[in-house]
Amino acid sequence: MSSRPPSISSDVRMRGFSQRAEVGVGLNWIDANAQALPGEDVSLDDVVSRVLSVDVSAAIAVPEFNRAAMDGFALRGAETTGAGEYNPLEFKVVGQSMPGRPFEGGIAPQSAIRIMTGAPVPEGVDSVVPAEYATEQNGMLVITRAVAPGQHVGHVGEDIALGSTVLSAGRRLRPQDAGVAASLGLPRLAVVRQPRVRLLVTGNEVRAPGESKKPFEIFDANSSMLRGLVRRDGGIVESHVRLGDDPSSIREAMARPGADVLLISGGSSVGTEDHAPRLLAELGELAVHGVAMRPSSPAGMGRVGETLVFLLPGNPVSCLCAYDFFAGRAIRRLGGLPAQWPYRQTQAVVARKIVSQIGRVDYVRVRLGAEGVEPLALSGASMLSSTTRADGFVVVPADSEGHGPGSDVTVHLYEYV
Ligand SMILES: Nc1nc2c(c(=O)[nH]1)N[C@H]1C(S)=C(S)[C@@H](COP(=O)(O)OP(=O)(O)OC[C@H]3O[C@@H](n4cnc5c(N)ncnc54)[C@H](O)[C@@H]3O)O[C@H]1N2
Ligand code: MOO
Repeated sequence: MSSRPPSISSDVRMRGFSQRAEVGVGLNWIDANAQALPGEDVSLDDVVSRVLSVDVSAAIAVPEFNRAAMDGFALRGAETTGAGEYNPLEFKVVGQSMPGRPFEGGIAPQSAIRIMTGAPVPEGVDSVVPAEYATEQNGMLVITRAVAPGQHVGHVGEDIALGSTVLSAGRRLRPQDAGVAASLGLPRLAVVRQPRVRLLVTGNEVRAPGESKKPFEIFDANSSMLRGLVRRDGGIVESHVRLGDDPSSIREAMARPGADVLLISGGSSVGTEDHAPRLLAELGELAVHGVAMRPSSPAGMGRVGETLVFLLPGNPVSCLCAYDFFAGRAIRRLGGLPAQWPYRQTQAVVARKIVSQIGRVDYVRVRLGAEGVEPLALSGASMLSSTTRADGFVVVPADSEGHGPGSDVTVHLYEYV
């Protein structure tokens, strides 16, 4: 615990914000303070969606041996020249090669071996005549089609060359990436550690859904939403508590080690029970408190030791917006993911004016109708259904008064890329 007294700016209770930081100040603070976490070795069975922390190069070639690409007979392609329906050619069958059980021995001229797809093609022969053009009887093979040398044979390293870089650091691993690593014989991969995120949900009035509540209490909308957002951004919920508005419980939960990121829902503003900003200033650093944006103007951020802390306003839309602008970016960066929003974007024409105020960034929930983009009429920061009725949102920059009908805007769809 720091002995530093709270500065004037850290205790805004019942005083209000004298000034608010620009959104860019918050984003810059995050970019300076959230770097990719170190790597950890993870079983191949669990690497999909994780971010690779070092390049993977091939210590073996795939395939490691020339292998048949068809079921049939391996022979010398040059000896099949001229074979056809009206010119069947004969070979002596001297053995067979099966997957994992190669033919061992010499193969004299005019000889062939029976071979199955994936089986090693022995020394001396170089092509495979597919079974469709071959008949075997009493140890003799008759073929009715010529094959060029090398035909129907998969060659050493044609899938993955020895020593080549197969997957690069920073890649979010796909199921087929795990398969490729497995084909190189790698049981584990080094991936960026997932940020551990602690959710502290404040508010004496807040009850878990399913619990009984008194008439003036409310159900907790932010917890489930934040859990989903954290998972979307590659974080792990380290712990999650609803702890009312008692400052000593909040302080204890903030000071406990074990999390890379702390998300504190509620108590971010200037009310008498809004303790989080002051506690953050006391325990560590309150870097930003109050942002020139709407909603989420009481949002804040800072750190306690190595833990990055985000103050998310209690109003659910503000909570979502502050998470998306700030906390989500930090979690994605810590986890090695791209910083930008994972929302699909589309360009569209404004049908009804989107109003904003110069000097603040506006997060405007919109619908995409047949006529174009329309801001939602009912869209207060406490109305979370505005974000489920909306198709997406438009961000109006601080230097703009909004967008008139007919102008082109970028809509961030509430749909993940
Ligand atoms: N005098 C001022 N008052 C307020 C200001 C201001 O600048 N001056 N800012 C307003 C804005 S904007 C917001 S947003 C809120 C944010 O306040 P807090 O972060 O302190 O949040 P609370 O007071 O705890 O809660 C606000 C609101 O949200 C409800 N809530 C809280 N937690 C949850 C939850 N988990 N699930 C659903 N709803 C929740 C809570 O009951 C309140 O109704 O401050 C304004 N005031
Ligand atoms: O921004 Mo508050 O963030 O409007 O409800």
